[in-house]
Amino acid sequence: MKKHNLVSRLELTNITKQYPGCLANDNICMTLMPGEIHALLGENGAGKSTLVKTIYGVVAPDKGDIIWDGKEVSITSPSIARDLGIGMVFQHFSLFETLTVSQNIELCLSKAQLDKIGDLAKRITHLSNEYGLNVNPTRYVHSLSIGERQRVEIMRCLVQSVKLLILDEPTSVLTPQEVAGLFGVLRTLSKEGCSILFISHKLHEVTEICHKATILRGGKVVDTCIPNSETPASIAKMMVGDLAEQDAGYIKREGSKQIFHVKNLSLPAKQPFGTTLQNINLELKAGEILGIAGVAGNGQDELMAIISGEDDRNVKKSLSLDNLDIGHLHAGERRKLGMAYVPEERLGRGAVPEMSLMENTLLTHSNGFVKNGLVEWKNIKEYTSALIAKYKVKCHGEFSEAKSLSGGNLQKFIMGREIGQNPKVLICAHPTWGVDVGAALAIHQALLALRDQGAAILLISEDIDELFLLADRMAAVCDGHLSPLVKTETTNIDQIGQWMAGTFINKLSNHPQEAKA
Ligand SMILES: Nc1ncnc2c1ncn2[C@@H]1O[C@H](COP(=O)(O)OP(=O)(O)OP(=O)(O)O)[C@@H](O)[C@H]1O
Repeated sequence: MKKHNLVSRLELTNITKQYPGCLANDNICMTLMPGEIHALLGENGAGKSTLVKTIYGVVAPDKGDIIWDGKEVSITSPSIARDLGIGMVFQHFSLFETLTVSQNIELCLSKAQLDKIGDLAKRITHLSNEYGLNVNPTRYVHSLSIGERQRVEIMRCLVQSVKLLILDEPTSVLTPQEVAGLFGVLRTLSKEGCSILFISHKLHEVTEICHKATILRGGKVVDTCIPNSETPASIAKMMVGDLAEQDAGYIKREGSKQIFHVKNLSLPAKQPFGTTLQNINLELKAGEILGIAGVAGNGQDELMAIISGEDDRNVKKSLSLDNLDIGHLHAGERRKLGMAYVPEERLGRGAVPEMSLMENTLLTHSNGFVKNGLVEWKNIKEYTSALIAKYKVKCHGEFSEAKSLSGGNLQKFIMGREIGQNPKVLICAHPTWGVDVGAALAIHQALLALRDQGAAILLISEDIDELFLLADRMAAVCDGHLSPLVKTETTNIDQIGQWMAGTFINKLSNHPQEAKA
């Protein structure tokens, strides 16, 4: 990082935000210098999102000052933040699929900004070349990969001459190759004096790229550090205190009998920009974890929806559980036979936002809690309360609405709820997405224990490190095709990264038998 001048880019003093029953930010003080890449770390519910939303003008703090380039400012809306030169890339992108890159970027610019820029497409091409972003202004967003979409979001900030770029878990959706590309862009921006504030739970990335880190716990700053003089383990300790154990080299298993089959599954996309599944074949064994890597949008959602029954098209001959065709059964009937699911989208599909945690527990427990037509609320309450304690879900109790939980805490709740049903087959997408290191360890161990009891687990994830850690066998999806399935010990990140980019597809059409396990 170059020392540009001594005036800080951003200084926060005593930022405080109280939600009903929860002090999300408690007198937070923090300084960012020009060109500094700064990580904001902390366990789930520590207050990171609340703080960045305050900086971006989405959340109004109850107390505290924001000093920007040496002057006190009041950021009461994102447009004020953008005018100051603050850009934010959220975890969920906000692009219109039916518009081009250029049209999407135009939508967030004021008339004055557009007049100043002149030819927007030319400006995008210029910036794209300058930063190696490889963004084509004429492409339609629906034709872009997730990594490309993220670069459009970054471009959207760059055309507005960003001085502080905030990124919320930017690498969770990228292939390893795309992560390397993103880090290159961030380093260039930093050299030019742009400050970067980076929320992440991937500590090895923090030690690789960040100049400084601030660690939050319970809404307070508990530590700061220079990440490249630390290790992921020492940073984890600052975040969650002593970790009893560390995730490392779990035993791989072979699995026993084949319990769940997907056979010759081809299915046209249901949504206009969805993915068509192309002759998917896989066999899942009891007592194994099968990991499927892939960049979001390559058929994972469609595969999950058809397996769970959420997509109710009849695929009778293509899905079987314990040699019983289940492709024509509805979701509830499949659950009764011993299937459980954790979808990618927590709010809306994994849990009903306005319902309490107890009600959300009842929704997926098809085999219990209802006797003679009556709901057994007392039992549900006890069960939910035990689940909250076991997975250390931070909330105000069983009656909390799902939407009031932080992302990581809701994820812990949903994982715990599904694992707790002791399913025969668990299909889960992104089991630890947005979950802090301590909770991720607990979830990993619960998944392994479930496997060791004989359950078959299909793990769909963009977190390639996690797949290598947990999966006994692995494959990747790209454009609706499934790559060959291989034992995890016989492959490596490079090969899976290439499969995620689709290098196996031509070979597959020449040699269809390679698709089989
Ligand atoms: N609108 C809200 N109403 C009530 N409580 C809220 C609201 N938004 C956040 N909270 C609470 O504030 C605390 C901090 O939440 P925040 O989302 O900032 O945490 P976080 O560090 O970003 O967590 P995660 O890593 O899980 O995303 C949490 O306990 C959360 O439940």
